[in-house]
Amino acid sequence: MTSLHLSAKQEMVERFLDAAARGDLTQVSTLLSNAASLINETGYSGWTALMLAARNGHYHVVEALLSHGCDKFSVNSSSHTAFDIAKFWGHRHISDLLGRTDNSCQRVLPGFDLNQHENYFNRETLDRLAVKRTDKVWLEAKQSNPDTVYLLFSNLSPMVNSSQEDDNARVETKLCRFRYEAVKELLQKPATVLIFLGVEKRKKPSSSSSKTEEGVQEPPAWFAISTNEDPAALFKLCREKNCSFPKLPNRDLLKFSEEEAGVVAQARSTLAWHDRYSFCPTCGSSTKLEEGGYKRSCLNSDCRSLKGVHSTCYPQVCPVVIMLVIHPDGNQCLLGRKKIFPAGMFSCLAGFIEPGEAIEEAVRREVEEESSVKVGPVQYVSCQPWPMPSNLMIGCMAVAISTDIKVDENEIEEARWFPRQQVIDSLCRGATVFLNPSRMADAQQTIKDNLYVSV
Ligand SMILES: NC(=O)C1=CN([C@@H]2O[C@H](COP(=O)(O)OP(=O)(O)OC[C@H]3O[C@@H](n4cnc5c(N)ncnc54)[C@H](OP(=O)(O)O)[C@@H]3O)[C@@H](O)[C@H]2O)C=CC1
Ligand SMILES: [Mg+2]
Ligand SMILES: [Mg+2]
Ligand SMILES: [Mg+2]
Ligand SMILES: [Zn+2]
Repeated sequence: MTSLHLSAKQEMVERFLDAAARGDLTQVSTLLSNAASLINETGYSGWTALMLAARNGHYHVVEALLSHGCDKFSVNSSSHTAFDIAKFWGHRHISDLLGRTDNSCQRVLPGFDLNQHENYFNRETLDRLAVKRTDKVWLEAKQSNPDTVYLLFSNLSPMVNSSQEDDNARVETKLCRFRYEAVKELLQKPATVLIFLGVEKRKKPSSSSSKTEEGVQEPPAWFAISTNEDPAALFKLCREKNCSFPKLPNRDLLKFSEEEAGVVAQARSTLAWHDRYSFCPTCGSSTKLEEGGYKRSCLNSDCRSLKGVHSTCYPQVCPVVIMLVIHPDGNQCLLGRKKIFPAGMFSCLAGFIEPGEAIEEAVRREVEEESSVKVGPVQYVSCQPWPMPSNLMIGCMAVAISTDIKVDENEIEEARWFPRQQVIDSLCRGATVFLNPSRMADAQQTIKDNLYVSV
């Protein structure tokens, strides 16, 4: 191809990207009918036409590009998809469109809502690569690899760097990341617990990725270290200032970016399990750490925990139901407040699932126990890992079949039926009728999904 050809093509790509960014549907369609190959072309920083249209809120252009078969999963140089971009810029109608699952899946599961709900703590930025947990040689090589990222935990808190982000005094919390050289002495200490978290999910390998013997580039691996060393000594390992180990998990763990929150959830819950299960729960003997930190086996060879299904050897997760109960009139929902909630805060009712209990039954039992309200149909909505220390919050919607409220005062201070509009005003328009649960909690997502969207 001559340089003239190249520049003509480049000019066409630029016109196409510009039309998508401006929302000029006619020009986008004309250019595509002349040159279909434009569809996935990229411009500055790897942005496609779909990303530009998503960024600027041009729904019809996004729709047209999708109907022409563009690649909605491609990422720009910051590893963001068009979906991420639409979500970040608050174009919810576009992120819903981009998040919609293909029709072929809808044909297999007709009648199902296949949209993935993304909650805080849900985003998996690492590929856990469980298959490598038993490969000791590979794990050891990764540990000393200069690209490998280490996170430091003390008392189940990650070391973070907090900076004042803007004039509104919004504090942004970032995980402190360490390299092997900084932590190699810590790794030798007997009390150190090391967990392999996975490798970075990356479609396009970067120049920083290490090469295997065959020359294939591998993305960096991530590990979490739990240590009981003096925090003051640990801060010296970090090049950044303003480092700390936050003390209030329910508040401080909700200040990360969505990318980092998912990693924190994985690491903290696994470390919390090590912290609480240092000895064998069956016979009390010492245990040994295996499989990249995902298994603790009893050292007593006669122990029952080593026979049959030895589930105590693996990290435990506690399932919790959290439910938005709708009044039979369809226009009110049941919210309650615990004594420990800040003044004025109401939330969905929640409770631990008991052994041998189905999700629907747990919803009915917990609602009746806490409020005396009887519940009929129950539907699963979405879930959220909640690493305080290792719950899985299972968000449901339920329809009440009785309405009189009598609270169990041991668990709930007050419960009330709230009109739909009052909840919507509070959640979405900043009205100060009552406080809501944290915007990061599944409770808020469940309320929003089921009240706001269906108005
Ligand atoms: N809107 C909400 O309410 C939200 C709740 N959560 C989380 O959901 C979880 C459950 O909600 P909650 O209302 O407290 O649950 P429950 O309504 O089941 O009540 C909890 C009480 O039951 C006992 N209990 C029974 N089984 C367990 C178990 N497996 N683990 C721990 N305690 C158990 C404990 O009593 P005792 O302590 O006396 O032993 C505990 O205080 C909590 O961890 C909470 O942090 C998260 C986000 C929002
Ligand atoms: Mg409860
Ligand atoms: Mg309860
Ligand atoms: Mg309970
Ligand atoms: Zn044992």
